[in-house]
Amino acid sequence: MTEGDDETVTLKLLKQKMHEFAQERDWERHHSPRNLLLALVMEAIDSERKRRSMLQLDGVDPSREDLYGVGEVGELSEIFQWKGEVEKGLADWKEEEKVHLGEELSDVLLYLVRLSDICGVDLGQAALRKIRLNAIKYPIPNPNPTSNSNP
Ligand SMILES: Nc1ccn([C@H]2C[C@H](O)[C@@H](COP(=O)(O)OP(=O)(O)OP(=O)(O)O)O2)c(=O)n1
Repeated sequence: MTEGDDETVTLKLLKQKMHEFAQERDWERHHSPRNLLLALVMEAIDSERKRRSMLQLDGVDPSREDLYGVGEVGELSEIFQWKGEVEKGLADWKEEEKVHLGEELSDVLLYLVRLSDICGVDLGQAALRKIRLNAIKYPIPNPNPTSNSNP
């Protein structure tokens, strides 16, 4: 049995695991609001590109199909559009801006939860599995690089 199979995967657990993942790699400095939003936008665009090429393979004209998922990510991006650099914690944002951000983040999350449900995918387990794959793809760097040259 792999880690996570026997436990309920909560948002809190995923948050902790992603926090550890970033900390262990000294990636906290890369995980700014702007960088994470751009990573999400790129992921959405890439998924849409792959989905459209699948449609084409099936003989469906992708131009007749609605954009899928990208719309919600677009609404999320609009909140950040003219803000310039945004500090972690959003200390200088108005309360209503933070509430609005929470709503748009929730739209992305809730569509993912619903989509995975109707597709029969256990999203919690899939996310834990992906975090494990990410850790293999991006190993923790050796703190003493010279020791690598002498195995
Ligand atoms: N600076 C980074 C880079 C990656 N990740 C994590 C979050 C995502 O779950 C995953 C994304 O990694 P990739 O950008 O390498 O994307 P994929 O794993 O999907 O690879 P590909 O896009 O080639 O399918 O790794 C992260 O937290 N911070």
